[in-house]
Amino acid sequence: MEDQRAYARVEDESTLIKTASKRDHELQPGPPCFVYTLAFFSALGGFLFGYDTGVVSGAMLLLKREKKLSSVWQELLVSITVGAAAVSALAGGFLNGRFGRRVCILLASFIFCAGGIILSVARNKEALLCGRLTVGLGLGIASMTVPVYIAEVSPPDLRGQLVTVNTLFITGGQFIASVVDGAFSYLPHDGWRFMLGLSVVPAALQFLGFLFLPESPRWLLQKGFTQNALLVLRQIRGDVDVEEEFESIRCSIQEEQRDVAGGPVLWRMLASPPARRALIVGCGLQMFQQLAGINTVMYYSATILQMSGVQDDQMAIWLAAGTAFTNFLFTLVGVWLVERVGRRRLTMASLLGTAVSLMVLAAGFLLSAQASPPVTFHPSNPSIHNSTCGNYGFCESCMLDPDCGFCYGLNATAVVQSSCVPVDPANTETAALGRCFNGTQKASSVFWAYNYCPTPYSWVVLLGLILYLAFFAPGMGPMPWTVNSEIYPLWARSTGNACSAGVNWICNVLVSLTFLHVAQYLTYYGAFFLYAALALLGFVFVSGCLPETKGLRLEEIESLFSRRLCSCGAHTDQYMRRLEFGALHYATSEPEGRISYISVSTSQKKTKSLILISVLFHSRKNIEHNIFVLPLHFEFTEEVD
Ligand SMILES: O[C@H]1[C@H](O)[C@@H](O)[C@H](O)[C@@H](O)[C@H]1O
Repeated sequence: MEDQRAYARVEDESTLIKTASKRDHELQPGPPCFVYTLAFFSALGGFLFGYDTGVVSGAMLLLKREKKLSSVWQELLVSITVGAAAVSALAGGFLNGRFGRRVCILLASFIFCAGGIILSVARNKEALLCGRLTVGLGLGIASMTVPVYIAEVSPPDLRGQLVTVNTLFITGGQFIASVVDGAFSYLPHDGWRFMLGLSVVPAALQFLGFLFLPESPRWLLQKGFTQNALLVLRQIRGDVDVEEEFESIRCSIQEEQRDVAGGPVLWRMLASPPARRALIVGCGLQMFQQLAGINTVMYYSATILQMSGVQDDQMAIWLAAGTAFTNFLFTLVGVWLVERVGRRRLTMASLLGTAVSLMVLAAGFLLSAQASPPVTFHPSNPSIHNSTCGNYGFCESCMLDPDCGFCYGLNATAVVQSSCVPVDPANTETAALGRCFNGTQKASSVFWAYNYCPTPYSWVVLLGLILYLAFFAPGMGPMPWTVNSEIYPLWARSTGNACSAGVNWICNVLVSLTFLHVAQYLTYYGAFFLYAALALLGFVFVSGCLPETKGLRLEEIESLFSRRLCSCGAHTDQYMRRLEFGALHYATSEPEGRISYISVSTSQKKTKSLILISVLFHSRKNIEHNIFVLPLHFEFTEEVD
């Protein structure tokens, strides 16, 4: 009903476009860099996403000491944010469709501010929980709205790059968080208040910025605010003529409003094959992003680095900042590559490289497990015999038990006098008793290893970690967000992004909550081999389902998933001369001249297979994968005049 009203408004107001055109000279076209300003202020949402998910590990180190948090509370404080983000991302679809992108970004930054303030003044763990929950609510809305907003305001040739910048801000936020963690970890008290509270600064900046920035022209047009939409589009595009773009958005909205039936959007998406296909691709990408284990690898990086011989905790925190920086640096490579090699190739190469790196990581863990030092010293303390720690014969099995750690001495290069002892539950950096207990005078040649074992193969693990980030960060890190922001038709964009962002957060929480259990059952190398297998599965999925969207207008991208025909490419004639059998009905063509979608009309039904063979044969070089990707991209229609 609302759609119909909006449609009527679009029709009524179509005359306004002409009036508005006449007033061209009255408009103050925005500077050409306006779209960069929009992208920057929106991507602050990405920065907050990265900061709030990244800062918690360092803050938790201090919190568990100062507030004597049990491991249940620690886990709760970390995962409540991700859980709340999953719920609010799903709810964000409705909010986006109803109130627009700008209002949602304002709302998210307001919530971030509130969350940051609650956290920085929290007096007890309940208040901390409330603050972390609030931050999560902001995270979910921001994570699904920002990419959509950037995609909708960007010109087609910059869209991929600008949406990818949002992920650059995510990884940048994670890096800054780790630096802040490092800096404030030296404070004797309340360092966590600064760590958690500092997010108020970018959140307030974004809120203030968005008070003055415009709504997405596509949303305005969809809601029937035609003139406003045109004004905003002109403002964003600066000197560029916007008539054609405006008309194509308007056309596409009118078609959609005519075609799409009523009912809840998700239901309509599931009932419409193209939207359903886009939803599967979008959610699948987000799922495989998380199943490839990025957050486990990032979280685990400190331990991986400890395995490489870094014993000092402070040093480990700084080296973890180095890992976050590497993630950021390689995301920058993604920003550079996305408009050059395209989304599809970038994602596929990234997944393949990620799978191989995960295998290197797993091999490193496997070699380390095989070279795992034995337990040679069994202390007589009775509390060891009351715990499970006394049962283990090797470091490998000892470290897989979350209640135990490995205490050892070093003689030249060999591990000597090693024991498996209970960990202090309140502080895993020390044993609960014995030589590795912090309270006793610790000999300089005695070391405490919690969660890892001393190994000569740590370099293989380190190599795997670096390779992993180098392959994951340019492709699988940003592309799921970028692709999701562009594959849905306007009517389904908010809901599609809400669902896929929800899937991302749900899989994020699932992978992080299950990692330790998976490692206990399958060992570390088993867990990383499992992630490698999932990344390979993701590769098969992407190669079969993801069409290239580079350089196309958002309205053209819809047709990659549908049999709706978009624009006739200039290459049609040339193509038809080769085809001979039927008439090429429509084709969408990419800017560099590749035909990416074809539809052939013929009355000779018998020749369909011949046409198909001919199309495949002649277009091997010309047609980029889509014909194979979604078989329905190839269609026959009855001959038209
Ligand atoms: O795209 C981002 C990015 O790769 C981050 O590093 C990761 O922590 C997020 O989960 C992911 O969604």
